[in-house]
Amino acid sequence: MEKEQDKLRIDELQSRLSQLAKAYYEEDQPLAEDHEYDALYHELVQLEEKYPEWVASDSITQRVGGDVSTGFTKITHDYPMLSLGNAFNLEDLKAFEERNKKIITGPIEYMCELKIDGLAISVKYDNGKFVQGATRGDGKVGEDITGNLKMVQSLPKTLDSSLTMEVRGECYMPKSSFVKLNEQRELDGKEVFANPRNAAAGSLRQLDSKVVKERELSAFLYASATPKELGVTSQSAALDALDSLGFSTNQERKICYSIEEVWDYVQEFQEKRPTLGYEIDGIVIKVNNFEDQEKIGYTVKAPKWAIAYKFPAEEAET
Ligand SMILES: NC(=O)c1cc2c(N)ncc(C(N)=O)c2s1
Repeated sequence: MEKEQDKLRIDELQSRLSQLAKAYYEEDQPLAEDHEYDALYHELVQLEEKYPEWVASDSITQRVGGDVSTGFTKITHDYPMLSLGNAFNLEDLKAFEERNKKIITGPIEYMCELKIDGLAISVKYDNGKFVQGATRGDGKVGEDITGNLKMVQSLPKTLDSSLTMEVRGECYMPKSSFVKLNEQRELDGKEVFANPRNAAAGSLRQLDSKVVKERELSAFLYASATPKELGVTSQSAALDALDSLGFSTNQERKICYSIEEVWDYVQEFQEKRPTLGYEIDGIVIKVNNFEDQEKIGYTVKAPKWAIAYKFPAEEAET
């Protein structure tokens, strides 16, 4: 009896995994989260080990790179791509300032930048040439999406200098491209994407970079993984240096000299959000001076000298 049940389960897993893989690769519309796919895949591998005589030659476990979530080779970041602590109100921002004031004597400059609702990326240049692009992944290990990021027009293929460096930023789909893409998907009878972030994620997961080219993705860069290369001593100067190297940085940034000024900037962009050509989900506030950043330091997961103010979830459009 158990054998029959296992046989049925193997057939069920086979067809479900094939359906998920097809939706993921051919229709670029993931029907399940990677972890769900991986769990089903793992269950099938175990059942096939129990009944090797039932391993179908076209089983998804027999395909090269059969595991959907690893269509790309893995890249270990030279420097971890950290996350950010969150703030949800002025009180949280004041607490952030109080923690900084315990360490930094004298005035503190805050670099305020729009928090782009896209995917974090790392881009490496060797002697001024674009050589590698990767996703954040889990912060330590990402996926090599070099071919896809080369299709992002706003990422320069060569720099105006022979610098060897790694820059980080956010890849996103402009609102206008998102509307156009979903209109086309409707016409093609395909599922539409829920939001520009999902559309950007689905596009960067494409194994065929020609598809990425059509998706009109863009990017804002906001840091060098090795700021020493830029020869600057603050975040604001780093962004200006990235500008002069030909990178696209977000021009709405502002240096603020108090948390009250930061709060005004937060309110300003909560108002302006619908008028922007791209989605944002908050504001990133960083202590501007690099020496101050080093004094304040890091937790295991995130810098203590930065915080992400998250906008309240937008009311559903009535
Ligand atoms: N996770 C992170 O560290 C960041 C995430 C983001 C984001 N989504 N948009 C903009 C910035 C920025 N300008 O620093 C950062 S930093």
